[in-house]
Amino acid sequence: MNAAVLIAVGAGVAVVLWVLAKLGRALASIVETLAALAFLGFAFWTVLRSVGWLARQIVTRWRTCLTLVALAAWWRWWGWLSLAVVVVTLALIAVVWHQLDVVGFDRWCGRWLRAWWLRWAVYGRKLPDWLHACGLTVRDEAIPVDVTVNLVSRRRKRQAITQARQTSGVAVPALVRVRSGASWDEVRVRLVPGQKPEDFDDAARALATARKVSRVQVREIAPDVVSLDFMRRDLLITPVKSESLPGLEPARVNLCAVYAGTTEYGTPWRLPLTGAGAHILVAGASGAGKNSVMWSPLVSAASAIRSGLVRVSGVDPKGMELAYGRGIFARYAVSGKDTLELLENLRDELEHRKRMFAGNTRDVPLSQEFPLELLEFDEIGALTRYTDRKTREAIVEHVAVLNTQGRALGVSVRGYVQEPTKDTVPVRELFTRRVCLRVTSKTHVGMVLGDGAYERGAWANRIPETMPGTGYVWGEGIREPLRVRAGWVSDDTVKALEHYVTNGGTHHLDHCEERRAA
Ligand SMILES: Nc1ncnc2c1ncn2[C@@H]1O[C@H](COP(=O)(O)OP(=O)(O)OP(=O)(O)O)[C@@H](O)[C@H]1O
Repeated sequence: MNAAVLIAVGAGVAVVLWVLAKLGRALASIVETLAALAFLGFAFWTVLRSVGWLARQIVTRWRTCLTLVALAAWWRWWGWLSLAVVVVTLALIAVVWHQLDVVGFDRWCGRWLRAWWLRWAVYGRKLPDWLHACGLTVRDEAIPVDVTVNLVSRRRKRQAITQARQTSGVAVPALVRVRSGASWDEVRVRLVPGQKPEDFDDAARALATARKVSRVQVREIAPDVVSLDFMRRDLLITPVKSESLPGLEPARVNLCAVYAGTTEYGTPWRLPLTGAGAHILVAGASGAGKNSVMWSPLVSAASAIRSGLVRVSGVDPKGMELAYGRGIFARYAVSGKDTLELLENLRDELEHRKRMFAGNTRDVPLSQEFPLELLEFDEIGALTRYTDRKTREAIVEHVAVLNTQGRALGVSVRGYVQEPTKDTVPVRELFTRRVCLRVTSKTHVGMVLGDGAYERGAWANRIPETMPGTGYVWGEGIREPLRVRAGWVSDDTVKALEHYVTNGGTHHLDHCEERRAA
């Protein structure tokens, strides 16, 4: 009996072992097949991704790819020695060129090399992280987040996180183009759905901090492309020269765009003295350099003033600044009473021109008989706020009429004020173009340049006291706040200008030079 049971159990165990062996073999071949399939799939996927990456590089970085192909071809056909000799020779030429003519080198070669390098080393690598940190990415909540972080090393972990961001439903604006100028980098990015250019305006300061620069300008290039301009170097840090006085022969002056100074891009800053945008309000704290915004265009227009094509009137409540070049001003007033008289005089001229030209022309043609009447109103707040009520109201009314009707009739008003509140300058809105120099408070920026100016980069309250004449312009014809610095006009130049426009052209500077020489 026992033997029979033992035989039965033994047979059962044998069967079970046989079945297990069969199963094991079957499972092993299944696992083998799966592993082979997984390996093949992984290899195929890697090849596909590599081809995709290569195609992307060829399209987006075609210059680099072409250079690499050219270098490889050279190496292949002519050997590494000739390649090394050519590269070293080119590098030496670049160094010598840079030493001899830094401007020419930068224009023709340096800026391309710098843009290429910055794209690879800075913007291509870091911009996605900056944009993400500044809240300029869009998360699509509908796409499941699948984050895999590899903790083997910091570098690997960083790569894993970046990869996770791309695959986890966070859309990052794409880098479109990098250009580099002498002082600015222009980095264009394509917005992703859900973003608007204003989002970048709001993040401008954060972006500046991320790039470790003092200023970022956001410009709208297309509905879905913005340019982030990073200022690497401040071109306005040193005083800007005003134009020199012309010779005795009458020189042509474009009164619609006279030189006033330099923009932050290193281009000339031009202001209209007539036509659209000629009524200018310049606001700035004491010592901000308002007078250079006044004198610099006058120096540029000297020839037109001298020939009688421009007639300048001056209101000088302090009795100091304009008095220094008193002879330049055909009409001049210091007190409230004198100012009223001067403004009435200009109103009469305005009415006279209306009678003369109404129905014949839409714009008065400027001539010696009907010159451009240019009113320089220094410290406009002193007379529109701090005089007696009757005088104040009359002055405000006259300025408002000149501002609203003057453009077509050849009358332009340029006002200067320390405190740009509505109480001080009730006609503030009637000035078609405004310049905000250094002001003491952030709220003043909006008062001068309009709502949103500060947010869009007009940081006039942060202009240092060591940079008088520097400010921002925005409004009519200027899409983004533009930082400018007026040309510096010395006392000698004011005197020379006065002499030039009053005595038939004798150049006072000669006299100054003689004096200096003595
Ligand atoms: N564009 C400029 N570049 C360099 N220095 C300047 C410039 N403009 C003005 N300055 C210097 O800054 C100082 C103040 O200039 P300015 O008198 O024009 O200031 P302001 O705004 O008119 O002040 P206030 O309202 O008190 O008269 C002056 O000493 C002048 O030399």
